[in-house]
Amino acid sequence: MRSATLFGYQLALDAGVVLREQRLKSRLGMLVKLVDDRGEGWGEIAPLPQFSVETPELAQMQAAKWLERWCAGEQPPDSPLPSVAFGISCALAELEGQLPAEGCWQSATLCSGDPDALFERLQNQSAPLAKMKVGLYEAVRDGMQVNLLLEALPDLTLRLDANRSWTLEKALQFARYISNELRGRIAFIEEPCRTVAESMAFARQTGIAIAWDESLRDDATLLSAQQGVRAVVIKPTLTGSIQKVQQQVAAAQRLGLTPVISSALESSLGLTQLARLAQQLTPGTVPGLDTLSLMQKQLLRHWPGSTLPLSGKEELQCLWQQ
Ligand SMILES: O=C(O)CCC(=O)C1=CC=C[C@@H](O)[C@@H]1C(=O)O
Ligand SMILES: [Mg+2]
Repeated sequence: MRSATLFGYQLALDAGVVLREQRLKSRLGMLVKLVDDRGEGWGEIAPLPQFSVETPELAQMQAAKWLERWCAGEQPPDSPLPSVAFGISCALAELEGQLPAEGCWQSATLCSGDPDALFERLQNQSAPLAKMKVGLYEAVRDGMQVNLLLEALPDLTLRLDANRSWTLEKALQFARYISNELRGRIAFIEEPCRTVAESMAFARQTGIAIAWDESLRDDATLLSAQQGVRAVVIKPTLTGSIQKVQQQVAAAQRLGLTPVISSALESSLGLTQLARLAQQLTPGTVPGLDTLSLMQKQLLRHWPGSTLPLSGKEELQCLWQQ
């Protein structure tokens, strides 16, 4: 006998979470629970505003349709909506015992605001790796800050993310403030420029490696070996089923690119599953999952070492059940 439930959740976010131009005050998402004679499996379906193509309403409708067919004994195909396909594939993988229990709990330390706060967190790490947003303020200021941080912490490696905010000229201005000998410690900068061509020109002209994030989802043919491109950021909630993620990871590895599994601001339930997936698919690469600290609570599952309070099923609203 199969049964399934779709729950809704709402989690408050820190005041400083800005996605593209929009401030996001809370994260809305869904959790799915599948039950059969093997036990239960959970997954998270949480389209990210401004990044996901699907609306939460459409995701809910499609998820309920998929669940109805599954409860009737069918094996429905993956939903074409990435967040729905991802969440359901996680729940199925848990049911089938295919997601390892152990996760990669290490993450690139995320800094979206105050570099002094980042400095303090990194000082105590042995081989610090951080991810810093750039492009929100003046390019010159970003360049000076990155240079300063790399100088102050000689073991630090940085991942940067400009979310396509610069013209080539601005991006070059940023790079001018970074000493040549420090550039190698920038593992990559995600999406420096407004266009793919400008980003590639930036990599060629500065010797700073770049990574695709949103561009890869716009155009899958970008998954190819190109000069200056080092990594691809894979956000499963925006990509699709575990199987699709697995295919992208394998394709990137064949091309010598580093696939980095990354968060789309999931709750701790989804984040712990992403850490388990990273452990399975990209062992040896630190994932980009340090987003739990943007929330005030964990949901159902505990991220090892997090001191945020854990909320239980009382936080969930039942949206659909069979
Ligand atoms: O990649 C990481 O280390 C953390 C996740 C992260 O930076 C992002 C998640 C979701 C939306 C964006 O604001 C941002 C990104 O653009 O990569
Ligand atoms: Mg990015």
